[in-house]
Amino acid sequence: MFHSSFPPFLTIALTGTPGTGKTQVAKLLEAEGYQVLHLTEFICSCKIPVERDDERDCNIVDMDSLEESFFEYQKEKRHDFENKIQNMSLSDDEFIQHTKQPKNLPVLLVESHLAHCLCDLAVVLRSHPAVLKERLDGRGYSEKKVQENVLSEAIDIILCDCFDYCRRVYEIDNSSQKISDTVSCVKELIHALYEDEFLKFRSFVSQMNEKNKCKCKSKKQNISDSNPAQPVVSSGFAAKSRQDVKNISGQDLEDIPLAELAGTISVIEEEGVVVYEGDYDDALDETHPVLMKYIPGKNDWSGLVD
Ligand SMILES: Nc1ncnc2c1ncn2[C@@H]1O[C@H](COP(=O)(O)OP(=O)(O)OP(=O)(O)O)[C@@H](O)[C@H]1O
Repeated sequence: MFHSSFPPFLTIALTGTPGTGKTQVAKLLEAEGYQVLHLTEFICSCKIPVERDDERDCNIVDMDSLEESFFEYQKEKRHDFENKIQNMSLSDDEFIQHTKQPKNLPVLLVESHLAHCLCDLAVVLRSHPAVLKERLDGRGYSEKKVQENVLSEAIDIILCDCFDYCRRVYEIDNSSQKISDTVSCVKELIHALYEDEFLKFRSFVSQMNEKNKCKCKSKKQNISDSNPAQPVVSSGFAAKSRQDVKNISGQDLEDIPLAELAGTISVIEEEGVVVYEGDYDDALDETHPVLMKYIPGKNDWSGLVD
């Protein structure tokens, strides 16, 4: 299924070793109006198959089944968002301003130590092993379970996993922070990240428009020069469908597949994940995942674009 969607809707993993604070932080963000998915609750409500591992005192989730349900959910959320903004006519600056309100931020924050397997952006909460041990001891876990988690935190298991799944990875060390500080950090980070992805996407869309002007012209030779084909995505974020293209260009482009209309670049929903395909001059390509230690107010976001 082809799906040109602009502005972007992001899913960001809030991940980390058990005890690093994902649930508490996510709940506080949710109370402020951010969109949060608690994956453990989702697994129960969707009846995702889970096997019990008694020896390790944990549950093993059927990841294929989880992915399928999650991608459906993600798709619904994205469509809700698209419906909401469909009739808004905002400039880029006005749109960014609009997203400053937590409920308007087009981000779904997915909270779980498995979340990074489902998202391509990740915020990893980190805690010093000694701090983590204290928190987990307080939960009444067995010594073996506490040790396993503390060791996993000490050797960066989740962080390393994030590099396998995500294109951008951010760490927040909350060992000596108050929980309210961690919440502020995550907020600052996800807004900045959204803005950065938006601008990146905007430049990608401009490139796409340039290419589409040529592509549409050569495809529809019967379109007269006095009424040339218009860009698929106009300034602002008007065109999301073939009908939109028709409205903008006044041309009936019904016989051109949307994938081709989108020109040499297609934004494809593939198993729920948005992927960017085609000859787009590496506009959205990042060859290596980016890891940043997040320092509130100190990060230079311009460095993230290249
Ligand atoms: N700066 C902080 N950030 C986050 N949590 C903190 C912080 N300081 C103390 N905590 C406490 O650490 C505990 C973390 O527990 P929480 O259930 O949120 O972790 P979790 O990562 O969601 O674990 P699990 O994966 O087992 O659900 C909470 O009791 C929280 O109040």
